[in-house]
Amino acid sequence: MKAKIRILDMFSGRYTVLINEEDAKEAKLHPDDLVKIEAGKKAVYGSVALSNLVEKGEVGISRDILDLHNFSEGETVSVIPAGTPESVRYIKKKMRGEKLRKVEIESIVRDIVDRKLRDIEISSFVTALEINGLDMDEIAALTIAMAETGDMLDIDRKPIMDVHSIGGVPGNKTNILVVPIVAAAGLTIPKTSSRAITSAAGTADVVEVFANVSFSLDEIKRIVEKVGACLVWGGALNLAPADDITIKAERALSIDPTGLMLASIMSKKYAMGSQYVLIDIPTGKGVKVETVEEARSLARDFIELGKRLGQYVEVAITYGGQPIGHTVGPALEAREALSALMTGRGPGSLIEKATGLAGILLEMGGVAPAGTGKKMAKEILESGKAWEKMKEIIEAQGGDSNIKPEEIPIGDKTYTFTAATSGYVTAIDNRAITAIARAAGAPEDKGAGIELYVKVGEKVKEGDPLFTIHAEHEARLDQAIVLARRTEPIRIEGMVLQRIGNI
Ligand SMILES: O=P(O)(O)OC[C@H]1O[C@H](OP(=O)(O)O)[C@H](O)[C@@H]1O
Ligand SMILES: Nc1ncnc2[nH]cnc12
Repeated sequence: MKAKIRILDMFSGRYTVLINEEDAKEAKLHPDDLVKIEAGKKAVYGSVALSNLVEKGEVGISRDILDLHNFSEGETVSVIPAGTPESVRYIKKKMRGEKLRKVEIESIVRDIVDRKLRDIEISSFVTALEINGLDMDEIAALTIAMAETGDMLDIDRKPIMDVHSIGGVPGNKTNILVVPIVAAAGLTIPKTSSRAITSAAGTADVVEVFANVSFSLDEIKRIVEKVGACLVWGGALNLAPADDITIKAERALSIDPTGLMLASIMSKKYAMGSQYVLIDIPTGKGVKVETVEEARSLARDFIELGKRLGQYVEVAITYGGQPIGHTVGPALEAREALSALMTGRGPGSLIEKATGLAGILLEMGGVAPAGTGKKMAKEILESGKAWEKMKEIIEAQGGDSNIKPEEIPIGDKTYTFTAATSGYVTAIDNRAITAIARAAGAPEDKGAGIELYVKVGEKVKEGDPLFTIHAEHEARLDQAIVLARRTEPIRIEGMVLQRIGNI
């Protein structure tokens, strides 16, 4: 059918196409049918919704469709029923646990990017990957298809360094320190991050507290050519765009299937032109990888995938058995990261991890002799050079480089949990900490999160504060308190853990 475009002041996140009920009846269109909207060379796909908010002969499109193609108000378009895409068959094949061929993977990725696959089909794909996994041939095909369906960045500098954490550990603001340390040593490091996937704050959510993170490729090129680094959100770019679409489904389900994680991380690195990549695999109870054996096997996969893409990859298996530093949630983490950069001091776990990772990159990039990288990274941090570089990055990304970390607003609705008995902190439950911070509103509410006063191994007395929940809204705080009471996120025990009598 032919219709005139009406642009709706609505952002559905689902590419909604509103059709007048009478028109829909004549054209045999039903709610949620996939349709193609075409005008000349422009074509987009969207899901039908029926409404008399649009007149007969009109087709309403949500504003998110305009991000793909610039249709104008009143423009005449064809609305064509699109049927079920071929790639749905391949998703079902993976659901049955069968291996996918390269062309089948390419077809799925193409249809994700073209929005021919809707959220429900994309979630099914992600779930099928979580259950049945991918082998290395499939992962390599997925990575290349994801990169090649988007743009590529071409920065005229060498070497291009990069770092990426597989995430999962709460409070992981580490790369906000790593990037300026490495750039202060003269290396180029254009870092893209995702927003939170399973955690309460992805690196992009944290950086967004004090600088812009959404830039075009040209802007990133200018920033990196000027200051040697950036800390931006990968999702704002058309770099491996399927990655950001699948991340949406992963976030909703709070899962990060290993094969997809490898492909989505490495496709972005490939598209950014990164030549030397350091992957951080936090390992421990309650994170994505629980044992060192699993971490080693994943490390081999990253290195093998890097080889297939022509990249030199190293992996750091890091301690992820409890949160990094003392804060969880975007604004609280921004305070902690900036203050560590500013003073050169901070929680041991954060400083150790950041200088350890930065040190490896300094050695990989050839600016520190083997075995001296960490020491050099520490000197750069403690001398204030990393903070000077960070100020340049903040300024280049439109933030205020005179920022005072302690003035960053945090949620003012608070509740502090105290120790019910004296003893030692024997465990901090990563999953519970993340769930509580998310219940409090993180990452969407930037000020929401958790401030931790104790770490594993520390001695506490009855009544000592253990952690404070911050929220921006009372209702969110209440939800987080209920969850915290149910989950016991910090375990305190005496030195005698159990007494067992005659059995
Ligand atoms: O912890 P969750 O949310 O699962 O993982 C997502 C986080 O992990 C990675 O961190 P980085 O950008 O390498 O610092 C991603 O970019 C993102 O910030
Ligand atoms: N699936 C993913 N995509 C991008 N970055 C990630 N970091 C951790 N998991 C990721």
